[in-house]
Amino acid sequence: MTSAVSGNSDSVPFAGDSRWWAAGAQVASVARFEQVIDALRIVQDRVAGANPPESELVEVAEKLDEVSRALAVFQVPETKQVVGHLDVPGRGQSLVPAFHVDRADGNSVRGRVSFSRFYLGGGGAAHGGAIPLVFDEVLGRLANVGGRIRSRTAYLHVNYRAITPLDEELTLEARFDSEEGRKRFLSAELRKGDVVLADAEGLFVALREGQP
Ligand SMILES: CCCCCCCCCCCCCCCC(=O)SCCNC(=O)CCNC(=O)[C@H](O)C(C)(C)COP(=O)(O)OP(=O)(O)OC[C@H]1O[C@@H](n2cnc3c(N)ncnc32)[C@H](O)[C@@H]1OP(=O)(O)O
Repeated sequence: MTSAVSGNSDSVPFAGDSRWWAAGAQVASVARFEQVIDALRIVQDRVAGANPPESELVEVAEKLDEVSRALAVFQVPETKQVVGHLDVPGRGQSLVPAFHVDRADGNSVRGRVSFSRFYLGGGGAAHGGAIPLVFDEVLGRLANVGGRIRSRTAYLHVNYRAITPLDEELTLEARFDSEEGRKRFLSAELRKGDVVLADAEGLFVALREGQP
């Protein structure tokens, strides 16, 4: 039996995690797909942190090759894709650290995020590109919830105030600041306790009809 990946409930801000996606795609089992993504995230972390002997590397490469061959026959077009559309924290998208929503309405959201080994930049700090990924994800979603016409990021300005440690629970708070015609201005902070690690300000432009 298959089930819908997510409903079309854009008006429910951050419900579950990503229900405002009008996916329409079906998935055999949301729980099983989530299990696959969780395992993939762990593989990403283990590969990033590993330095095994050659014999082990040969075996690991063969196993990974086996997994990719198993999935090759099930490739689908974007309209039927599951990754990015799952109604679970992180949307099943292993590129972006999962954002766990604690509180949300149409104009603000607060939640938790953690950068695992996969997101290491250097010197124990998260990669400088991983932080905008999370800001774009959260601000992009907030810009589009509440039945608003879909928008795309026009710019995202990030200030790095202090290094972002790995494997620690951090809080992220974002808000919809203002709107001028098609332009939506949003901002956010990433914190460890009371310390601001990074903040961001983004412009999201509502798409015109037919605009990709
Ligand atoms: C389909 C929906 C997707 C999302 C729904 C579901 C998402 C599910 C999940 C996930 C969460 C992740 C969400 C991430 C969201 C992305 O990351 S989207 C991907 C990254 N962004 C892009 O690829 C955007 C590429 N750029 C573009 O497509 C176009 O440049 C834009 C942004 C749509 C704007 O173009 P346009 O519609 O032709 O607008 P344009 O008339 O040039 O400008 C309108 C106004 O904005 C101003 N403006 C435009 N760009 C700028 C700028 N860079 N600086 C200053 N002002 C600007 C203009 O000056 C103008 O101002 P006014 O004259 O009206 O005062």
